[in-house]
Amino acid sequence: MTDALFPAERREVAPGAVHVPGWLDLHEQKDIVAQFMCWARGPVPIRAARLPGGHDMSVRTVCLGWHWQPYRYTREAGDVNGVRVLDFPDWLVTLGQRAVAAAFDDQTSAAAYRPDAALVNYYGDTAKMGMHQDKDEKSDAPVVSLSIGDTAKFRFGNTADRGQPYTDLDLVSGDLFVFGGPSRFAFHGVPKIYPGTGSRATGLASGRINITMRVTGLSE
Ligand SMILES: O=C(O)CCC(=O)C(=O)O
Ligand SMILES: [Fe+2]
Repeated sequence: MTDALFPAERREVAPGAVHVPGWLDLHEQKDIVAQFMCWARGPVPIRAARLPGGHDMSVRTVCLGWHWQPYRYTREAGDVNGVRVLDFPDWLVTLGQRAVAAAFDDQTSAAAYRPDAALVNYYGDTAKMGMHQDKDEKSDAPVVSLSIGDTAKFRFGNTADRGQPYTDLDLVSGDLFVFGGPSRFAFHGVPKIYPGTGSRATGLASGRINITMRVTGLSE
């Protein structure tokens, strides 16, 4: 049970990788869903990124701050419409700092955290994401992940390869997951979404939103 009297338990899944269930309240989730609807429209509309092999990802992504395409960051979305992506909003920097503070119980690293890129992913019922590392950033600052909508099966592994050891956990609407330190470059993925498990009270009728905030370490 997660409410003010019974705050969510943090769980360290691997060194530097922390799951905080129920971290976003319903009001925050609703705000993010409303923002997502705007971001998805543009100026760079949400799209499935094309992998170098020619396949499109099953997840659709819209970016803030820097545009990501496999496997680099640019300010303009050359693979979509050539337009510059939206700025990374100040409120999301603040939320990222609060997330780092909540995950690591460390106000100093939280205050120093300055995410400048967000990948905002939308998963339909059958979307998934294969095991990968987030390694296009030139910084080892933590990645902050927020989930809203349908529950996802999330697989968090090791830094050596896609295989064992890994931990499977459910990311439920409102959950926070932060990975930094020795787990910053760990392989992870989303093998499955559980359709229909999200509450419509968030404003999301179906599917799942996941936001990952990153520090690119890039300058203009
Ligand atoms: O959807 C998730 O929980 C993870 C997303 C992810 O790993 C990514 O965008 O790089
Ligand atoms: Fe990732």
